[in-house]
Amino acid sequence: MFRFIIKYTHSLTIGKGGIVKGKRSIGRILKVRKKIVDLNQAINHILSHDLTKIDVEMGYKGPRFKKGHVIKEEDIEILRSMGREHLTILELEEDEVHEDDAALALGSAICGKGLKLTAPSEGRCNLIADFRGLLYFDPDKVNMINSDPDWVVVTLYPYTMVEPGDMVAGFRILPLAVKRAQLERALRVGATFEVRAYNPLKVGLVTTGGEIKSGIIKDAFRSKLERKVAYFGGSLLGQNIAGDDQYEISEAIRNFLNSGADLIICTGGMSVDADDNTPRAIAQTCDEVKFKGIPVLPGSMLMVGMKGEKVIIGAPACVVHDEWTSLDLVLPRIFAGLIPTFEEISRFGIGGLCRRCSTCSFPNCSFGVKC
Ligand SMILES: Nc1nc2c(c(=O)[nH]1)N[C@H]1C(S)=C(S)[C@@H](COP(=O)(O)OP(=O)(O)OC[C@H]3O[C@@H](n4cnc5c(N)ncnc54)[C@H](O)[C@@H]3O)O[C@H]1N2
Ligand code: MOO
Repeated sequence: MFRFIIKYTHSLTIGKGGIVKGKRSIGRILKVRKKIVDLNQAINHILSHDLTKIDVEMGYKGPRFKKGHVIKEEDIEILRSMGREHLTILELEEDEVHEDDAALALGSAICGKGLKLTAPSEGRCNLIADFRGLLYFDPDKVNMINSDPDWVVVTLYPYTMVEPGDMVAGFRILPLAVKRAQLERALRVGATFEVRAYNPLKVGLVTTGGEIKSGIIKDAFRSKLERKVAYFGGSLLGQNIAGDDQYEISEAIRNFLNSGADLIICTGGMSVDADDNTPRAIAQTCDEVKFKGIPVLPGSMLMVGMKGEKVIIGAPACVVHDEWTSLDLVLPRIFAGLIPTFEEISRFGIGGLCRRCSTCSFPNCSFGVKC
């Protein structure tokens, strides 16, 4: 028995190889071959549709076997108890791959470090995070895979902070079978998803500001940064309360570099006042300023510099006032060893505006989502 199904019927003409060409979208013609077989000969064949079971006593109604299920020996008795003597099965050609096998092949190819692949069901597999970390993949490669209308790869944004057990991607093969050559094309794209674990960085805190040093204002940064650093598995080496003097600040940074800090966070003195000397002190101490100023609000005065492999951050005072700022968009990357470049952060503006919702749900909101 042959049946033709046309997907995405905006199509106008049917081209070579069963490809439907049209103005708006391209679909593939699926040639679904169905055959009725005796139950005794059904093993290893593929069900063409869901088989419903109704159990009045148990009050159950639902699919007992799903479309696409490959009949196994142990299924035969169950099918007989459901009153089945014949089954409508699907026939695959040599060059075709069943949806579940195709999902598994695609899943195995894209599942990298820090992720688990779920078993296929109804042509769908998921990638699940194994540990806390940063989701990492190349979006262009995912778009390339999705340019074939026969499957969908659907993901969280790159650089999403994930927890163990979080689903980070789901993908589904849309027809019951795809061509082997077509699947191999997708596998060759070489897309890999990973969760990058956070490194347990040792952090030195340089608190600037004459008013903090003299005690007029009580420091509020330490407890906040301690909490943020602990989330990534980092630890605070210590705090140095420097004044406003550029040389005193760079001396404090150098002392932390010499005592083994991987990351130094300087706070305050980042804007335009006469005694805002922190950026100069950082620039004087580091080898390379990655950026000074970032298109994110709040936190536009953030600065990142490098001394060898070590990172020096200048955090503006708004970080002590607002719970979530530019610092929270760059810290995950720094802890994951993915130091943001100027080119990357210059694209943070779109999505870099905090909405200041009355009930905050960061990071599950638009703030920093595409950053
Ligand atoms: N004319 C302009 N004014 C401001 C600009 C600008 O571009 N042009 N930028 C604004 C931005 S953005 C920020 S953020 C703020 C603050 O920047 P600073 O990092 O220079 O902050 P400070 O002047 O050092 O301090 C401001 C405020 O916060 C208190 N503070 C500082 N450190 C601590 C601490 N450890 N614990 C508690 N409180 C602290 C400090 O006492 C001040 O009250 O500048 C805008 N202005
Ligand atoms: O733009 Mo500032 O560094 O308030 O947030």
